Amino acid sequence: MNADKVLRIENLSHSYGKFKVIEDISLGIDKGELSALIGPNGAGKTTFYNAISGKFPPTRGRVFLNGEDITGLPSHRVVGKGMCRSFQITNIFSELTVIENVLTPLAIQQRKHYKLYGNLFRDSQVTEKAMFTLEQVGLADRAKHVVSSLAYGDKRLVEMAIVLARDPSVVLLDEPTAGMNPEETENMINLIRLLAKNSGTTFFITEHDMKVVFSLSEKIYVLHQGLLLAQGTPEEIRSNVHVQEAYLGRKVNAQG
Ligand SMILES: Nc1ncnc2c1ncn2[C@@H]1O[C@H](COP(=O)(O)OP(=O)(O)OP(=O)(O)O)[C@@H](O)[C@H]1O
Repeated sequence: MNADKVLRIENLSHSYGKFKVIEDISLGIDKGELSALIGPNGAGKTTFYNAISGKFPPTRGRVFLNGEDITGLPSHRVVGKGMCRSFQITNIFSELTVIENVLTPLAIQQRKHYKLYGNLFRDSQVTEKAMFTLEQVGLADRAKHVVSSLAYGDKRLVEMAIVLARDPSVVLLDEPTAGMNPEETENMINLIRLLAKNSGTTFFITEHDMKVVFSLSEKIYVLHQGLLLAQGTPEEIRSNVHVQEAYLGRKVNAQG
C-alpha cells in the first residue's frame, strides 16, 4: 500500500471481548480526498472510527497519519498530530459566543492560558485565526452571537469551525448533516467540498444519508459485518453487486 497516503490503516481489527466487530481492514486515503465510510447498522463504523481516533486502541493493526504511526495514542494526542473528529452530538458550549467557542481550542493548542476571555480577545494572532476560520464556514457575521441563539445548522457550523481552527490534515465527520433541513444539508455539502478544495483538508465521513454520501464522496468504503466489503468511486459502489446485497437487495443510489 502506498506510503504517502495522509491516512493509512493496516490490518485493523477490534473485538469487544470475544466478539469480533471489525476485522483486518486496510485502506489508504489521499491528501484532500473526500471519502465516506458506509455500512448497514451494526457494521462496525463507529468502532472503526473510535479505534483510529484514539477513543480506544485497536485490538490489532496499525494507523498511520502523514506517515507517522499513531496507533493507540489517546484522542488528545491524535488531535495534536492533526486528525480531528467532529461528533454527531453537538459538542459545543451553548452559553458562550461563537468566537469564544473557536478561541478555546486555539488557546489550548498554543498552550496559552487565560483566566478570562478578555485576555484571549487581546491576543490578536489568536483572534485573527478564529475570525478567519469563522469566515471559512460563513459565520463571521455571527461571531459575537451566543451559540444557543443560533439555528441548528449554524450550531453544526460552529462545531466545524472548532475542528478547522486547529488546521487538521484529516477531519473525521460523524453524520455531518444529521438533523439538518434540506437547505442546511445543501450548505454543509457545499462547504465541505469547498474546504477540501481550497484548504486541502482531507474529510472522511460516516453518513447514513446515501444522497449526501453519493453527492459528496470521491471514494466510498463499504463495511459489512466488520469486513471491508468494497471500496471505489460512487459509480463503482453503486454498481457493486455485493454492496447491493449487503443493503438487503436495495439499490444503493443517490435516492438512498
Ligand atoms: N462497547 C461495546 N461492547 C460490546 N459490543 C459493542 C460495543 N459497541 C458496539 N458493539 C457492537 O459492535 C457492533 C458494531 O457496532 P458499531 O456501533 O461499531 O456499528 P455501526 O456500523 O456504527 O452501527 P450504526 O450504523 O447503527 O451506528 C454492533 O453489533 C454493536 O452492538
